[in-house]
Order: sequence, then structure tokens, then C-alpha cells
Amino acid sequence: MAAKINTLDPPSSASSESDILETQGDVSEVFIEGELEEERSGDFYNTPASPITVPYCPRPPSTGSQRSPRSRRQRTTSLNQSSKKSAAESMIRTQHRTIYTAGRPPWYNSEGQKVEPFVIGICGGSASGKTTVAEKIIESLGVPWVTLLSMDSFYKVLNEKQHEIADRNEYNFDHPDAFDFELLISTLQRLKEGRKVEVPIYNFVTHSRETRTKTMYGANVIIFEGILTFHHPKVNEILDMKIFVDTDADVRLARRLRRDINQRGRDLDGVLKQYTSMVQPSFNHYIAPLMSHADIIVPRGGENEVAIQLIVQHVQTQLQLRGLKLREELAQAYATNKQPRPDTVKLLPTTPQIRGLHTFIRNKDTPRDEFIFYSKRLIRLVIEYTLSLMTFIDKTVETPQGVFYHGNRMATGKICGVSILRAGETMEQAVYDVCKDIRIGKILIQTNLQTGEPELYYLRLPKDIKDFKVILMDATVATGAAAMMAIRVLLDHDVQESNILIVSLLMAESGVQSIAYAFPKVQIVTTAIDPEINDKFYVLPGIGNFGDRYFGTEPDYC
Ligand SMILES: Nc1ncnc2c1ncn2[C@@H]1O[C@H](COP(=O)(O)OP(=O)(O)O)[C@@H](O)[C@H]1O
Ligand SMILES: Nc1ccn([C@@H]2O[C@H](COP(=O)(O)O)[C@@H](O)[C@H]2O)c(=O)n1
Repeated sequence: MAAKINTLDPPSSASSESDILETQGDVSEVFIEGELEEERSGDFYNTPASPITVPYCPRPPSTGSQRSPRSRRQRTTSLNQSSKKSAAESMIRTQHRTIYTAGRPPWYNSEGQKVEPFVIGICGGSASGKTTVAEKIIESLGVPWVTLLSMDSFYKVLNEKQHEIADRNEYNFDHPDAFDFELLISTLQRLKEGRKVEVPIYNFVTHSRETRTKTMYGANVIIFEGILTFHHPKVNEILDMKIFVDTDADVRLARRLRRDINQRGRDLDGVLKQYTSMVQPSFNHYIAPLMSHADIIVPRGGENEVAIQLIVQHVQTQLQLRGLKLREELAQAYATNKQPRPDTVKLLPTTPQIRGLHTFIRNKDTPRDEFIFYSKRLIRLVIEYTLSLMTFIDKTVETPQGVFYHGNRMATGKICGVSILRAGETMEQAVYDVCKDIRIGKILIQTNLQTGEPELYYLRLPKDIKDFKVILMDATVATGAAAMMAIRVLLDHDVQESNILIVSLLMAESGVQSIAYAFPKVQIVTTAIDPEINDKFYVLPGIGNFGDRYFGTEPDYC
């Protein structure tokens, strides 16, 4: 973790769409890729002109013709905490790169256990302004990583006959039976647990789910909105705050007419027919009575600034109560409670060769080309050693002389390397060199210079990473805060804890302890463990800022 960032207006998003083509429009705040399709090494840069180190992010050109007509905005998305304007300001796209200027702060405590997000439910009639209220809350909250989930994503898939009925505007989409509550509840539950979910994308024009899904992650705040948000008791249990948006029926009808004709491919007669026969009766029967569940009723919707500010104040208070000072907590935990080194820590034998390599790279006067050369040698050794920790099974082969050789081979071929950008990326080549056809993921974590906390900016992982053994790479580990965040990300992607190896050239004892006790099944592999960290969280005696020395980005690295 080396690159420095200029902290600009904080924002961010917590979701992605597996189809990047679709992220150019209403969900452009996406920055976490759901799928690893292509990898290139060395695909980042750090220039004075750009605020942060940027991982490569391939984005094929948009093929507008393939897009089906869609609503103005896709509501199941993660939105920037601020307005569209500042969202755009906080993210810079070029043809090959995307730059994010705010990240996700820790969502777990010093024991690695997750702190639950605050979940807000918004209920109300169709076109009452639920989404508008949600967006205004997000805008005013000023909290990065807010996820907005819409109930529309959970409309059931229709059969052919139901499609015909829907095309005649006779299908009742306002009845509870129209929704897949099972999927809805499990999705919301997983999001509350901070886990990754794949959310269906609903198309109101075709009354169907698109083939793509949207990848979403846990967040500090989750907002769930829909016409029947408070209908199911299990959903109500998940919600921390319930808001009902109460807007006059004639206003709702006027808005709906305009929206459905302009954005959902409907005609005037069809909208009126559906509204009078199903939308309004269902509102009276199912939706209006749900008002009794609400903690807050917002008359008139998005224009009710007073109500929105009251809601925002309450949520901010709740978030402050859950506030985390992780890096400090980790350092203090070690100072007050030193523990023996557990068996999961695998320190390479300190041979003269390894000491010699350390002597080169720790020396502040070592020129950059030599620093790179000797670092690479050390990296190769630690990666080879990491592979030796894998499970091997017997394998007999026949030599060219026709004699059998009783050897072995690695039990699993499913190994994935994940580098913590940017210093960890220096270790990727060694993994490519020793593991044929290995897949590589990336996680960008930066330190927020104001809070001192690690923040997650970007990740790009194989979609099926849960089935892999993961070699997680960072050049140095001090408090362990960044490594713990990366491990937490992997666990949230359902990677088994025992399948994770965190591999580093140099670690501080405190970082080793924090990781080892938070994640007792994770193996920790390193070539040296130093006793201390200073008040800037640098390892002592240490190596300086590995990334800056390797990439030559900063002359003063003490
Ligand atoms: N206060 C408002 N004044 C004018 N138009 C509004 C207002 N609130 C919402 N709208 C418009 O009404 C439509 C429905 O609003 P939306 O927030 O999407 O409602 P819901 O999520 O309840 O269906 C949208 O086109 C939106 O732009
Ligand atoms: N294929 C569909 C699915 C749903 N609807 C209508 O959408 C309304 C819910 O969305 P809001 O944004 O208005 O909350 C609901 O009232 C359904 O009638 C539809 O028309 N077609």
C-alpha cells in the first residue's frame, strides 16, 4: 500500500454490472468489476496529473444498438453519495482507465468481524417519489458506499401466457404474488451481511429479466425501495428504518403517465387501463395499509426537504455510533496484548541469501534499478515457498528411459493470485512465472490521508473465485489493516478462509498478529518479520515505502 492519493470529494459506489457496456449511462458510478475477462500486467500508472494510482480497466466501446429500451435510470444500483455532478467529478474515465477518488472505509472491526450496515426501507405507491427520496437521502448523507436496491429487480419471470396478458396491460404487477420474495429476502440478507450478490436487472419494456445481472456489495448504508417494501415480515426484520412516501393519488397518476409513456414503452390507454384496474386497487388494498409499519411518513416525497434532513440526521447519528478507527485499534490491540506467533505464520528460513537480499533492499542508498532487481529475486523466493505449502499428491511418470519416477503434483489446479495494488502488483510476474495459466485479480486499497484508514477503491476478481486457493500479495504489511480489508473482500466473495494465503516480503509483528488472530485459518507467508511500526505506521527497521521505491514515485520514503 504505497500510493498517495489526493482526497477529493468523497463518494463512491458499491456495485457493478457484469456487462460493462451498460455502465456508461445511469449506473456510471460503477467501479468494481464483476468478472475477470482479461488481464494485463503493469496496467497502472501514477502521474502527477492523476490523483491516484489507477488499475487498468478494459472497457469495450458501447454498442448502443444492442441495448433494449430502458427506463431513464436503473434503480437497482449503487449510487454515489452525492449528486450526479459530483459523482462525475469523483470519477475520471479514459479509454482504458477509470480513476476513483473515494473509497469504501472498513466495514469490519479489528477482529475482522463485520459491522452491519444501516438498512433503510422506503415504501409507497407507484411514482410516489420513492427513488427520488432515496437519491436525496444519499446526496445529503455524505457517506461513501451507499447501495440502492429496488424491489423491481425481483419481479418474477413470466411464462409465455403471462407475457401475453402483460402485453395487454392485464397482468397485475401490483400484487404481492408478482414478486419473487424468496430471492428478494436472501439478496437483502446477504447484502446486510456485507456479501456479494448478483441482482437481476429488470426490463419494464419487455416485462422480463435481462440476461445480465448486477453485482452488488455490502455498504455502510443500504436503501431498499419498492411498492411493497413492508409487505413481508422477514424484510421488515432486516430494515433498521422504515419510511413511507405518501403522495396524492392524482400526482402519482400524472407522474406515472409521463414516465411509463416516455421511459417504459407504454401508451396512454394502456397506462390508464392498468392503473384503474390494478395499480390503484392494489394500492388501496395492499400498499396504503403498510403505512402503519412506517417509522417516518414523508408527505409529498422528494420535495419534502425537512423530512429528508431529519432522516439524514438520524442515519448519521447511527453511523457515528458504529464508527471505526481500525488502524489505530489494530496498533493498540497489539501493544496491549502481545500473543505468541501462531502456526499459520510461515516465515522463510533466514538463510544468508535471504539476509543478503534484505540488505540490498533495506538500504536507503540502493539505487532503484538494484532495488527492483533484488526485490524481484526475493519475491520469486517467497512465491516458490508459498507454492511449497500447497497440498501435493503422489504422481508417477515414465521417464524417456522407460523407467518410472515416483513424484507428486499439486492437488489443486485452481490457484488464483490477487494483488493488493499497487505494491502487491510487483509480485504478479513471479506468480505468472511459476504457476502456468494462473488467473490474477486485483484489489486497490489506499490510505485515506485524513482518517489514516484503509479504503477500498477497486477490485477485479474472477467471478468463480470462491472455488480457488488465493495467493494474496502485498509487498509489505505494517498494521495489517489493508491486508485485513483484502481478506475481508475475499471472504465476502465466499472464498474459504483456509484457502487464503497472504504473502509478503516484509511484515511487522503487529500486522502478523492482527491478521492471524482475526483470521486464524489464513496462512501468512513472509521472508522477514520486523518488531515494530512507527507512528506513521511504517515498519521498523523496515524497507521504506516499497511501492514508491519500486516505481520511483517519491524521492523521500522515510
Ligand atoms: N417532487 C417531484 N416533482 C416532480 N417530479 C417528480 C418528483 N418526484 C418524482 N418525480 C418524477 O416522478 C417519477 C417517479 O418518481 P420516482 O422517484 O421514480 O418514484 P417511485 O420510485 O416511487 O416510482 C419520475 O419520473 C420522477 O422524476
Ligand atoms: N413489467 C412491469 C412491472 C411493473 N410495472 C409497474 O411498476 C410499478 C412499480 O414500479 P415503481 O417505479 O412505480 O415503484 C408497479 O406499480 C407496476 O404496476 C409495470 O408496469 N410493468
